[in-house]
Amino acid sequence: MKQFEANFDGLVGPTHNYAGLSYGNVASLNNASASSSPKQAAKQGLKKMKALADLGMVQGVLAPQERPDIASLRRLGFSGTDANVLAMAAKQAPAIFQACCSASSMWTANAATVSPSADTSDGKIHFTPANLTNKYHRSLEPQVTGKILQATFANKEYFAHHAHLPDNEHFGDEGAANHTRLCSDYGKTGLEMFVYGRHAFDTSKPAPKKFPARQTLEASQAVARLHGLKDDNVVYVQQNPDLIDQGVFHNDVIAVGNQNVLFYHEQAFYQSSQAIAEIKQKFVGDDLHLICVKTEEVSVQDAIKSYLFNTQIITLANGDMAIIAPTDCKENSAVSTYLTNLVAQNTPIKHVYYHDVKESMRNGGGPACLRLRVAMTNKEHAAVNQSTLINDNQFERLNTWVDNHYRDTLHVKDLCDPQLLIESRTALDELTQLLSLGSVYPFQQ
Ligand SMILES: NCCC[C@H](NC(=O)CCC(=O)O)C(=O)O
Repeated sequence: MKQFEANFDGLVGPTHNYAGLSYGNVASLNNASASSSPKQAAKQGLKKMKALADLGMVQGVLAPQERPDIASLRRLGFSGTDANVLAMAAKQAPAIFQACCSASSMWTANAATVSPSADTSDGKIHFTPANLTNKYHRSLEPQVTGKILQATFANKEYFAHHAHLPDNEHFGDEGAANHTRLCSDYGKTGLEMFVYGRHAFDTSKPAPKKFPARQTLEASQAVARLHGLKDDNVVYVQQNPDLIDQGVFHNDVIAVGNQNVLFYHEQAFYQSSQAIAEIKQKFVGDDLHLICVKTEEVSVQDAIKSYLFNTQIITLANGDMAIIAPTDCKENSAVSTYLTNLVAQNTPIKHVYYHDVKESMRNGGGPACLRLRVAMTNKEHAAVNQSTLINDNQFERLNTWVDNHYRDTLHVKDLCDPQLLIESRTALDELTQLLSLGSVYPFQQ
């Protein structure tokens, strides 16, 4: 049976802004308080989705979350009318207030970890929403993410949904951004590679010194257990702690894989040669391509600035692979030279397509952060909520929806405008109808 990989991109929400919320994520900190364009951000994202659909890929969309998050603010004691809650929180606790306004659910690589049916013990596709405990603004996502995933992948015959892991730093889980699946074919059992930043229950093990390690080994192991993965088909690799301290806050900032290709920086992993040996040993197939980028070719700083590894590697219908890269890679001379040379080498990667996702990049989110991968069969594809799949019509509808509801510019000081809350809820209410999601938001309960 034909198997392929679908990408589900996060639709950027109407409150997209730069609040400098992610300590350890250099772009987020550097752009704190810059003004943003929610409309452009959403359109850049939709354009990338449409381009992948036009390449013949199955492309889906995941709805954004309700922000400002009034329910979370009320939980913290802000009260009165919704307008009062906004005004009181913005005045008394501006940092907490800004966290409750983030459109960070757009980065759906952090929405969940997904294991395809070829790997799981019950033959279903498994989803575990990421708890994102390390950052308060992101820890507000998993409940609604779970609802959106269940409304998108509703058919219980094919899809299994787990609760997110305990909301505690010991089980800090950042989802697919730290998870890569290597396989010779999407339909064959793959090797699921979990990359973690630290051991939560063993402090004698190495860990970063400056910036936080968001993902723990114990969280990765729990997800593998929940999904019914076999030990032989799983590898746990520690991220190089020095790189976390340089700003590599997720593994997908320094490595990316697709099918039989692992594309990574030589400094990406702690005890790299051991990790690579285990990957080679456990990979099922004999055609593994390990593309290791040396520091003298691309420095870690250039990789972080350009997001060379936060690219999507996709398999086209003719079997060639293509890299979907941010335009920032073209603008960096070392990286663009590297990519031009790469497609001329003897690897499956034959094309590079550049996309402008700068609104997201300024918060540290590249093309790969914006998508959640779901490898599936034709039957599973048919069982997906079809309104969430991008075709010409759905693209047009969503683009018009953005035009109708999104602001051209937004500044952090605009976030307490009660009108923005009304605009955002009106937009999301309409979106749940466009995407046939039912009631997934607190304001709809
Ligand atoms: N996978 C990419 C995630 C980027 C995300 N940035 C943010 O949340 C920044 C938001 C802000 O600073 O306004 C993060 O760090 O988790």
